[in-house]
Amino acid sequence: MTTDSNPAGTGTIKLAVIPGDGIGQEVTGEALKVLEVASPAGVKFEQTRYDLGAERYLATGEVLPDSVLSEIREHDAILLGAVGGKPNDPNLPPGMLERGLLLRLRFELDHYVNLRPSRIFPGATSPLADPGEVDFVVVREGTEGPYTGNGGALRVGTPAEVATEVSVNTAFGVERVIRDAFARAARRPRKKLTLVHKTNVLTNAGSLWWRLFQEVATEHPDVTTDYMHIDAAMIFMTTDPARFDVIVTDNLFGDIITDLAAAITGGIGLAASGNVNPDRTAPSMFEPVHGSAPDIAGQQKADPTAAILSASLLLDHLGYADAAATIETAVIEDLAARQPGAARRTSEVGDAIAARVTG
Ligand SMILES: NC(=O)C1=CN([C@@H]2O[C@H](COP(=O)(O)OP(=O)(O)OC[C@H]3O[C@@H](n4cnc5c(N)ncnc54)[C@H](O)[C@@H]3O)[C@@H](O)[C@H]2O)C=CC1
Ligand SMILES: CC(C)CC(=O)C(=O)O
Ligand SMILES: [Mg+2]
Repeated sequence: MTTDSNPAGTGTIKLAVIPGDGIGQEVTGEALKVLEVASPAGVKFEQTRYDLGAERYLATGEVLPDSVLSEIREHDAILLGAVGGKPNDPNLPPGMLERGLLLRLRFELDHYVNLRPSRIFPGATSPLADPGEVDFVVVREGTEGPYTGNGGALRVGTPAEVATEVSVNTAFGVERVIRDAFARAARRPRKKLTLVHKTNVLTNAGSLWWRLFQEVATEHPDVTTDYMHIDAAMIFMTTDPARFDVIVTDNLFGDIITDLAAAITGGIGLAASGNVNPDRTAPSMFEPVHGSAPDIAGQQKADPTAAILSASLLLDHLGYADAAATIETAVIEDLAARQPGAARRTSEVGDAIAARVTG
């Protein structure tokens, strides 16, 4: 247990837990282990576990029944592992879980800020020779872009097939995520916000993003602004990642950027995220950036650190900043103590971090 100097409240936190598929189940167990010992004094977690994912779909045909969604809505926060099977698994219709479960939760619960911090923690190893002080956060739009399922296919299976995935960008949706990103940048020491897009080619969406970015910038003279096309941004992310502070971008670009960001900051097993509803009209959802990793599932090979750091983001979101920081410190200590080449089981990593939290 930790004390918290500024708790949002005491009593019971209603937590919906969706372990999901593959390593999602393994890493969620470890995140819960750590959450349990890090919980602030006077606060109890009341967990409801939802067995949503591939197994349930294959057994029952259910992905996310409306009644379950309504129940999940009644929680204070959601902890999710990962969903999905092997890429292009013939037993699972494409996107059935990714769209039907994960994106449906993000859209229905209005998780318009997909928050993905990237930092090279002391003790973590970057594959870059000289990365510098890397500490940035990607604010990825979470409810629009090409992930809305807008599109279709004609003449499927014929040589004349045409497939479209339309990127949806509304002024409402773009402005609110840009506003959130400016506010976050303004609270950070460097106060710098980079818009990443492809305004030179995706001219309709790009124009909307650029105009709203410039408009909101006038309200934040303290924030330095920058713009990069997505392709050039990927150059700088591998040659000079320390230049980034806050990045705001659309759903697809943000998805891709954050896997690269994970790779350069110590690996996908360390990358945490929050699907945040800043207006608090529904529970926010915290999950590692990675997927269900079918290639290592069930082998206790997954690094649960990303899930554990996601639990820290969850506590921070609920107002328990001290408890969140305790988890982060325990992770940093664990990273520093890691022996290169010495593989630990998923549960051993969770145990070690939990032990450091308990002190
Ligand atoms: N948020 C979610 O639920 C997400 C779900 N997915 C789904 O997950 C499934 C697998 O997708 P992939 O593209 O293979 O991405 P993935 O992130 O599951 O795996 C990519 C690579 O990273 C490794 N990896 C991932 N997490 C790790 C961890 N914690 N420790 C050590 N190694 C780790 C995997 O072993 C694999 O080699 C698909 O069905 C995909 O749709 C993918 C991304 C996010
Ligand atoms: C599986 C996708 C829907 C999501 C994804 O890859 C992500 O959010 O990082
Ligand atoms: Mg992704």
